[in-house]
Amino acid sequence: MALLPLADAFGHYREVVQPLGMQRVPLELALGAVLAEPALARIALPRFTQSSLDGYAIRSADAGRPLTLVGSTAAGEAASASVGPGQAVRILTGGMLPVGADAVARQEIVDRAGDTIAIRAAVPPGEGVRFEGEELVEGAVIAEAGQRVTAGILAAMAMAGVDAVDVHRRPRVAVLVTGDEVVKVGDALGPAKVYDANGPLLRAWFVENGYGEPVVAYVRDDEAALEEAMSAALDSADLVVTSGGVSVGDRDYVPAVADRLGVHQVFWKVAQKPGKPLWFGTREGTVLLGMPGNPAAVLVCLAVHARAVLGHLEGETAARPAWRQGVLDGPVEADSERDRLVRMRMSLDDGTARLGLLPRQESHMLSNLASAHALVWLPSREQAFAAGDKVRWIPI
Ligand SMILES: Nc1nc2c(c(=O)[nH]1)N[C@H]1C(S)=C(S)[C@@H](COP(=O)(O)OP(=O)(O)OC[C@H]3O[C@@H](n4cnc5c(N)ncnc54)[C@H](O)[C@@H]3O)O[C@H]1N2
Ligand code: MOO
Repeated sequence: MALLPLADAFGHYREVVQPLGMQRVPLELALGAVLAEPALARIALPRFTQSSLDGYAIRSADAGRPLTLVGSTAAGEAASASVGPGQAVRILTGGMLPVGADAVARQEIVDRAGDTIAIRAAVPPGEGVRFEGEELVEGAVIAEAGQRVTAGILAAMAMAGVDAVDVHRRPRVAVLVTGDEVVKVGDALGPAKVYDANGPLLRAWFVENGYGEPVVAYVRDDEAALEEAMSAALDSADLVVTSGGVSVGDRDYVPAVADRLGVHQVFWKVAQKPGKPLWFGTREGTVLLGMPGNPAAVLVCLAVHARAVLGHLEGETAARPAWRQGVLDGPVEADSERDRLVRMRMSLDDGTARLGLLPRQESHMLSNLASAHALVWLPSREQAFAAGDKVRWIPI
């Protein structure tokens, strides 16, 4: 069967994966979710005209003459005194600007003796003042539908009085780790067995990316057992990820079982290295990604494919993964049939991301990850890549 070009996979995800429904959540539960409706400011910001400095609220035209202090105000206090000609009010940062004042003289340019102050420099109108509504008017858009809520966006919404938002429901994720040879680390490792990398990798990746704990199950290389586990996973999750059993071996049951359970295959086998046997299909909105067993293939399928699928499941506007541009710092072999996804070191050189090849790239190897910053996409071609070639990469 012909391999699907990697670039074509993204088009399939865009076409087939539908965003999950909308739900209104209190602001504190919105972190990491994607907005389904724009978030609008409920109040103007600043809400009232205020001082940006510790100093003295004055009439700017009065700056050249001695002024009499007639009161004081601080953040959180309603301004009591007003400022008339020849008068000033002591004011602290964030304090409401008193009626009559149009500027604040910072205290570093002020000499004070008792209730009299002298200002040593000119103070133009508006100096030291944050005006009501200068940042946002009431109803202004703080974040658009399709944006993922970060800590900063969440805080910006809180500042503008947004206490609940409409977001796409977070995907429920189920993971099936297949393979008779797989043993959990810490358990006795019999002959011909391997410690499980994919269970920890898949679990940690979803947690690290804000999806919470996936449901993880371990399945023997047994068709009936896989059918039972996959059926339960499909019934309870929005995204089901399997590892192993998806190639052409005698015990590679994932494609047949998925088909039997009514999952519609969209593609199987992508022209990528690692991760070639990747299988993708859907059943009534639930996505199944059948990832190969080799751990580096799982890593690549998560960073590239699960990332893209999740972006669509959550209604994210920005294309995922978000490829960046960089430059190779040395020659790298190309693959004539498959795009390579290569773990590399990244350093910034005068603003340019320079990408350096790491050893131990095979699909059964993960031990270079402690030195890796980037996953670099090298399209399939005959001739090797050279130092200075421009490439796309994502952080890993
Ligand atoms: N005749 C062919 N053989 C293979 C092909 C092919 O096209 N023709 N493709 C190769 C490629 S590429 C890959 S990738 C693998 C993928 O095979 P499967 O998805 O069926 O995966 P398994 O055979 O179950 O396992 C592959 C490999 O990974 C180890 N593994 C599995 N699970 C774990 C785990 N949880 N933790 C650590 N390691 C795991 C497993 O022991 C195998 O060594 O197929 C090639 N073969
Ligand atoms: O596609 Mo496999 O993951 O290269 O070894």
